[in-house]
Amino acid sequence: MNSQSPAGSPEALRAMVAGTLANFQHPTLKHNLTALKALHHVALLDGTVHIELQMPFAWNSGFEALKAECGPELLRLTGAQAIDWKLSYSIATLKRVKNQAGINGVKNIIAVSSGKGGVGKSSTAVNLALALAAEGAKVGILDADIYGPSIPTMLGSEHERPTSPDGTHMAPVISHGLATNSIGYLVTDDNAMVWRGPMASKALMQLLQETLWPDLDYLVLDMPPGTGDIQLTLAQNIPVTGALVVTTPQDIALIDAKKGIVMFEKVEVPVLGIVENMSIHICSNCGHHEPIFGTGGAQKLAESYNTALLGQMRLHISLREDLDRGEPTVVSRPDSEFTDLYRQLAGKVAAQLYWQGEIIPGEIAFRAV
Ligand SMILES: Nc1ncnc2c1ncn2[C@@H]1O[C@H](COP(=O)(O)OP(=O)(O)OP(=O)(O)O)[C@@H](O)[C@H]1O
Repeated sequence: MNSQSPAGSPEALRAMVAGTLANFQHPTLKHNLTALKALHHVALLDGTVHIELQMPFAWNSGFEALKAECGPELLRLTGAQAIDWKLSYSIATLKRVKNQAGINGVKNIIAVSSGKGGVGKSSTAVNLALALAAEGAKVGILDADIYGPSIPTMLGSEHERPTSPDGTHMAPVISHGLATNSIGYLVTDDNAMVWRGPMASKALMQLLQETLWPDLDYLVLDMPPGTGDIQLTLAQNIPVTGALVVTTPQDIALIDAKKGIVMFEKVEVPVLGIVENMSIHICSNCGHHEPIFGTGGAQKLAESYNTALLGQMRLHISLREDLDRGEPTVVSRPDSEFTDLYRQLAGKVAAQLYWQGEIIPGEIAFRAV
């Protein structure tokens, strides 16, 4: 500790840093960082303040914002020449619907659903999963869209197959850093189409339970579109932590999104919020912004169901092209404004899951192999 420092004792330094962190505001923080007990370690050594934060949800973007906003003030207050920032994670495992036991290796399951087909649910699920990983989490994605498994194509892994190290379980396909499994790896599209409801639900439960998921903070579940029996069965039987409803701003999609929210409420799955996809079209020639499917509907829907509008994703040709060639925008254009929006969405989803949920203390996920 530098005795010349205005920070004085280690306690005074800690109080100084904690006070500054307490004033930091961010869309992901319902309570401030000090209340969250995020300040893990503070020390002043040879003119450098070492600050380590530990967060219970994925927060890389929030951390960058914190450094930019609070760094100069902390240098001034402490009289240090530099700050050595560190962020570590102890991602919380949160209570699942009906207190169900978890899936081996998986802390939290986030269901991505839509009341209606074709609104961009899978596109959102894939980019969200990659954005959660970019935000610092270990992430997997399970393609539960039995009638149109598109995740393998979107991740560029459609020619891969899960292997089975023990003849019973499946090792997931790893693609762009995500652990993934899909009915699309196992059957041809034609076979999947003729599956009846109970068979489809059973196959999905098996896919979820018999995959050797590595340790994951979040498993994104790309649900089949709609609010029928299969969706209801899945929502009831999968130990989901929270659900997202993807919609477009069109009235017809919003009506179905409403049904999605009601379905989750019925089976007591917490709805984390709504994602509005294709909210504004951006012309690839002139950059003109146009709300071709209307505006304001998702916001109103969120308000009337007392939930959050977590993000508004643009409609742009490059998003579709990136998915078609198996290189989703979040990985192929990490510095684009689209990626920025997905990362903001991921940050809010991770935070909402945490603030809305109840921590299961010290749960150890045993791996049964
Ligand atoms: N924001 C967007 N901008 C441009 N294209 C998009 C966007 N969102 C989705 N798409 C494209 O729209 C098509 C449908 O998207 P996607 O497959 O994600 O929808 P879905 O709701 O999952 O459909 P399904 O109901 O069949 O599961 C895809 O070709 C996708 O690339």
